[in-house]
Amino acid sequence: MEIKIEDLTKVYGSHVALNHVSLTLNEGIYGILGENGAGKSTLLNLLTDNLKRSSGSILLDGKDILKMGKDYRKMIGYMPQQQGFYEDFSALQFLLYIGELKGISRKQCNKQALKLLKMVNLYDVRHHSIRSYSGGMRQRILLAQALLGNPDIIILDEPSVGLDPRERTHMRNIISHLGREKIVLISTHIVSDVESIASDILLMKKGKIIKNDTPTSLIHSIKGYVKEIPIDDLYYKKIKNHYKDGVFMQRSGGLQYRIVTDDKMDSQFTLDEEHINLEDVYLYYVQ
Ligand SMILES: Nc1ncnc2c1ncn2[C@@H]1O[C@H](COP(=O)(O)OP(=O)(O)OP(=O)(O)O)[C@@H](O)[C@H]1O
Repeated sequence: MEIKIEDLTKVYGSHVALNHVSLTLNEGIYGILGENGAGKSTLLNLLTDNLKRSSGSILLDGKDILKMGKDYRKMIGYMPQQQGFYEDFSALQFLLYIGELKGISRKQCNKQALKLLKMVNLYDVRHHSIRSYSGGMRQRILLAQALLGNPDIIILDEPSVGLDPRERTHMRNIISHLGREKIVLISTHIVSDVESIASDILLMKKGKIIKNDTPTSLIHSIKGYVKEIPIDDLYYKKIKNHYKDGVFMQRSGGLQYRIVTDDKMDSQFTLDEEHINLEDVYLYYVQ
């Protein structure tokens, strides 16, 4: 399976939200990282055919998705950023309702819904009304509805927004188990959401994809740029003035100032590649 995006552009009035993006997607989990307004949702909405593009094309296995129409949309499972629920529905009723909209037979849908409710850990509360659900539970139903009908292409827009760390880990574990034979796209501005599960990372900035590579290659690309400088009173002022965007880290040896820079100064504090993470990559390329 291959999605080929060619020269895709979306303009709102005079604002270019997506700027001549070309990209090929195959089976795997893609993490799309970028700041607010980078164009992540715009790209996903164009991929789900929920938004009219300004120019460019999207081909699935060589066929234009606009010409495929319903056949294409049937292959998509989409978890939107906004939650919209009928609060009086139970999780099971909600899934059966979505299944009907997706054109899945009642018997098949019931079977799939129960399986998905187990997968997202909502089986025991499947008859409770959604009104009583926490934010994390609501996100998990949204994920389950995206997976109804066993779609080949799964698009998740900020799946862990508003979740506490425990719920976030839970969501990440579920996503990591999605089939390896699918194309899975996850947009987020939280690096840890995709760090351990994505096979590829797309870094977006101002409507463009500025990097598209495996996490390992991206980490390798900033080798030598990450430093942790021990903080003592004498050094503190100098460091803060010289490096504006560092973060303080509490280590067993005391407080350190972690910076990502190709500045050659303080090279004695450079970290080995195994201590570099995707957060550093994000800071280097995006901010
Ligand atoms: N309907 C719209 N009308 C006008 N401008 C829009 C519209 N939708 C998005 N934009 C603008 O397009 C740009 C990209 O928005 P988009 O929602 O794709 O970004 P994002 O990376 O998903 O951000 P976030 O992480 O905040 O969801 C932003 O500057 C946004 O303000």
